[in-house]
Amino acid sequence: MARLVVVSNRVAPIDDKKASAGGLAVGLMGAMREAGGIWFGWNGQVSTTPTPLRMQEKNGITFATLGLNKRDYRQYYSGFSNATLWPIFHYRIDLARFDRAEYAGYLRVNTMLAQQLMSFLKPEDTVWVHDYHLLPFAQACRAQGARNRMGFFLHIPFPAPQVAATVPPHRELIRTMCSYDLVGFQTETDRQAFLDNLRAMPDVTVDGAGVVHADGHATRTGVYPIGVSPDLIEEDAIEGQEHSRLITRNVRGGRRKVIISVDRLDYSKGMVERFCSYEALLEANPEYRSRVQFIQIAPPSRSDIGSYQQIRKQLEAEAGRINGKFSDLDWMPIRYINKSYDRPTLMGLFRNAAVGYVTPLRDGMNLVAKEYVAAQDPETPGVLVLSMLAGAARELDEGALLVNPYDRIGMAEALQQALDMPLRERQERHAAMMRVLRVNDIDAWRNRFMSDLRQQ
Ligand SMILES: O=P(O)(O)OC[C@H]1O[C@H](O[C@H]2O[C@H](CO)[C@@H](O)[C@H](O)[C@H]2O)[C@H](O)[C@@H](O)[C@@H]1O
Ligand SMILES: O=c1ccn([C@@H]2O[C@H](COP(=O)(O)OP(=O)(O)O)[C@@H](O)[C@H]2O)c(=O)[nH]1
Repeated sequence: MARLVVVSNRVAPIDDKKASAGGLAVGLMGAMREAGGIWFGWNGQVSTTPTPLRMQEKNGITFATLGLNKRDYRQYYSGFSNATLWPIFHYRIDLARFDRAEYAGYLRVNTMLAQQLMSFLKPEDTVWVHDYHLLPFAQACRAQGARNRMGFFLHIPFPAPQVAATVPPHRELIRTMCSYDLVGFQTETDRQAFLDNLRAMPDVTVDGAGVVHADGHATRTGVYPIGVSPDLIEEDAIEGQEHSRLITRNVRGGRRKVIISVDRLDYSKGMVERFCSYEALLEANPEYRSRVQFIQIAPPSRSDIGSYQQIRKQLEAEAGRINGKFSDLDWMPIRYINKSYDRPTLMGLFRNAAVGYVTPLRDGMNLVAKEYVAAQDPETPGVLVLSMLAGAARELDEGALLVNPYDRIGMAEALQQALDMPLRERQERHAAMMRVLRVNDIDAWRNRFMSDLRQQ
């Protein structure tokens, strides 16, 4: 039987109840829990000396991980991946920088990771590579003789050609993706943007089915929105509910309704605009003051990059300003928390919250939106207020209140609608979203991608 070898920069902590604070790790852990296989990638450690590949088994998954040295971490992870590709792929050209040495480091680490993979790869293994850190990974493996079936899934948006063009080596980089047999995206918009980029290249053709032909090789493309495991989330939510109640001391139906947001501390998540929309709600509706509690959990992320340090300062200032403006002796409008929580605590918090407030400026998918819905009690569900610019909006549009994350007043109005929504409407909206979450769950995501990849 062919083994499944998953490759991603971030590998989940081996203890799957631990906080991951990143959707890729959470999603892949869910996908691999059922299927098993080998999960190869960075162990999250930065070391001064080279760390050898380490294999560890847990629950049918073999974790094959290694550390990065300081230069690789700086150039490949903090540099080209997260200070060039991440902002540009999220349409934040203003926050991007390009540095040739970092790009060289990115290519070097891809080659190094490919070498490491080749040390244990068998010819019949199927390889599934994830995300923007590894765009040229298949080409690096092919150069070292790999003939395996190789698929790639992009977790973040793919930029339109005019935006992609702001990455100086965009042509060569996007061209390297033609070494994969299948390339998958979260949404059709992302897939079309990828194909539009390739259509502009002279030595590449794209046929009517979205198959890319280059150098005698065919690369298929598809849309595979990542999902969650509704049953496991419900279990965690029930387990964590009491604990979460104690933390917030806000029982549903009690004095204060909770509005909850959970995001890595990232400028793409739209937290400043979100804080200001909450301010607009309190400004326009004094009767809500002290009757609602907004909790923003925002574990720090990629803290050595300047744009992340800036957004952190900005959020501290905004939270302080808004709290100063509206706080009373027994009420502080925003609880702004910079730490991560384990999954039962988080899912319990979701279950206790009247509103899930998820308003990224742009997001590949946003699993928090799906988790919030799956964590609700179907009898008394809360309401999801969701950015129309998150990938999740494509699937949850029937039940969520969709907002434009740049429209503060519109967001405040949606919050008000959510807080006042009658029970029957909440139940109907929740049921509509649950139907989608059950069909497009994490197993469906993995099975559809793997079956397309193996079929070729
Ligand atoms: O690994 P980090 O640098 O700490 O960042 C965490 C992850 O962030 C991004 O997650 C994306 O994947 C999610 C699941 O598909 C999706 O819901 C979300 O919209 C994306 O932003 C990133 O793409 C991952 O590589 C990171 O591991
Ligand atoms: O304290 C935290 C904060 C977040 N998460 C998880 O991290 C993931 C975030 O994924 P999402 O797709 O929303 O965004 P990303 O961070 O990947 O861009 C979700 O599964 C969250 O439940 C967590 O386990 N603990």
